[in-house]
Amino acid sequence: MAIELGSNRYGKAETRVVRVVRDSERHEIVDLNVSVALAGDLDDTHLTGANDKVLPTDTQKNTVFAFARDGIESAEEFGARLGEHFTGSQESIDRATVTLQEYTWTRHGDHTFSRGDGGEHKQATVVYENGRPDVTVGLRDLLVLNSTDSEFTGYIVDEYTTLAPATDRILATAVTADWHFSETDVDWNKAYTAARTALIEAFRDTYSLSLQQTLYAMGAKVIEVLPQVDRVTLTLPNKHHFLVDLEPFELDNPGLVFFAADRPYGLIEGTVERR
Ligand SMILES: O=c1[nH]c(=O)c2[nH]c(=O)[nH]c2[nH]1
Repeated sequence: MAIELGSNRYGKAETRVVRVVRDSERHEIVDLNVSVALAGDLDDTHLTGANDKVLPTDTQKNTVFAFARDGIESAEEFGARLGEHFTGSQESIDRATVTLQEYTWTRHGDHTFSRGDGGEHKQATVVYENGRPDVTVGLRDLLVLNSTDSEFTGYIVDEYTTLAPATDRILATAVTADWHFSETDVDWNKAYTAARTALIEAFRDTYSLSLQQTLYAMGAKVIEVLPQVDRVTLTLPNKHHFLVDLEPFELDNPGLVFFAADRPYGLIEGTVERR
């Protein structure tokens, strides 16, 4: 039988590392979930079981903690440093993909913080190969809602269409966005704040004729404000809010009471690119 090994990678997923900065009474915390995936000359471990080219995932996890001791300037910088280390120190490793989810804690004092579980977070992905990092940064689960300035009309009507045109609806979504950097000479923390602000401001300032149109406006604004970004990929679930029919109760409903539906939902996806 003709069978061969296809693409493969391996690594330690989801190392949870919290770094405290305690240079003064006012502490800072960086809270990361770091996943490492290594690829390279790794056929033997799959085909013969020889592990001489395998850096254990346990070692990868230890490296994450050891590198955190030096400080974490940003998720992007930390990912690049780890990627450079794994590819630079091991002959068998050509490519390291480091994915870092970063959770934000709200300050309540010099050393007191709170964080809601789950919810919005940053995600940076650093692919280190050929001696340089390729960096994509994004966010997950940024919930935004406009209570007006959204329409959806003029669509195809066929024999299965029941949707009524909406000239004033709620537009809500949970933003997944990833923006790719064409260079790495970047102030990462500043760039993240600028991109997040751009997404929210474009959502706010676009009078929406569709979520597709809003998606384009959001991606375009990130490209406008960050000269080092060459493409933005967005995934926007349309979190439908249906106007409730209150007529059975002899009540009108001029855009006041909505049913926030859970599923199914429209899913609008697209990439906006710098030409
Ligand atoms: O913004 C929207 N885009 C669609 O493609 C669509 N389809 C739908 O039923 N509602 C909406 N809303």
